[in-house]
Amino acid sequence: MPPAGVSWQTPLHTLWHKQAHRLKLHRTNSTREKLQMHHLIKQLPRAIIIGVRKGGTRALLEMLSLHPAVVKASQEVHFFDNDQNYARGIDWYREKMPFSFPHQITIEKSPAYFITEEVPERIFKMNSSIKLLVIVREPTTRAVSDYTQVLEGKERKNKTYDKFEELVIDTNTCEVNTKYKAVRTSIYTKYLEHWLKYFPVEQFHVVDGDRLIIDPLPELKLVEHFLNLPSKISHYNLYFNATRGFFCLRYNFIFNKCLAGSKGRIHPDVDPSIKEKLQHFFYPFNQKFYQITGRTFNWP
Ligand SMILES: Nc1ncnc2c1ncn2[C@@H]1O[C@H](COP(=O)(O)OS(=O)(=O)O)[C@@H](OP(=O)(O)O)[C@H]1O
Repeated sequence: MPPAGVSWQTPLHTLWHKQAHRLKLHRTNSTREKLQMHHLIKQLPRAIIIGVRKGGTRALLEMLSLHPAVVKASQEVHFFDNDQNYARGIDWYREKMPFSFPHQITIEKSPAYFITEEVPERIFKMNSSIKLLVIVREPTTRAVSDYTQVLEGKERKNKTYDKFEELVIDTNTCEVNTKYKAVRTSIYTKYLEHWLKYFPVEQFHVVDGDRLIIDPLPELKLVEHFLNLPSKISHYNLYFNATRGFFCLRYNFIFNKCLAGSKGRIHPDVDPSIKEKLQHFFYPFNQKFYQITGRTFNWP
């Protein structure tokens, strides 16, 4: 019989992580040697989910890691966007990666990469042929999601925070406030154009974050294809959890996992006229984004 918590369907690499963790062997050099003997190594990512914040980056990473050839960095590493981390060097970054077999692809996600100016050049210096995943949502919804996260943080600290409507509109001009970060981050084309100074458009794959919420499998199939992976993630790996209101993950017939409660917050109601104003504002940027990426969305 397999040990408790483990089934025969558990991928081999998961078993190795569990075993190494249980024995705390990962702390010793000899473990590294042992793992290397079994061809387990730490590899730099061959694909990165570079953003966008609140686009569904966590769900995408977790869902992709259902694939037997994908291994994920569990935490956001913030190597390329954080000067202090970047100064620690590439070996520090590699060390943050999980053990994997040579044929597997390591993926990490740090949504701040997409909007941080220095990041494209730094990633290019590491690997100019890396694959880049960008998951986007309808820009106004993403901005509200971004706001909701900050609002929750303020409320936790018993602090007050302006209403969304007050932040997105410049009180002097009555126009959309482009200084507000939640607005700026949703101007996807602005950031993408900067990335395109370093990488050809073929190295990016745009994921529809709104569709990943309601019907994830077709989006995951597109990503598998982009990563040149055989199609392995199936509807057996995903099930809709009515209580949670989202798709959750099924690793095998024993392990099920939904994302943390911080994913899928209830958004505050937004004044429809403000919503419309924002949608009108984002419209030309969206058109440009569709034109560049070749992926069109039905955003208003
Ligand atoms: N399966 C599943 N379960 C839970 N949540 C899901 C799922 N798929 C996508 N999402 C959406 O992911 C949104 C959070 O996006 P990110 O993970 O990119 O957020 S973050 O930038 O890392 O904070 C989060 O946004 P909000 O709903 O606004 O909270 C979710 O709607």
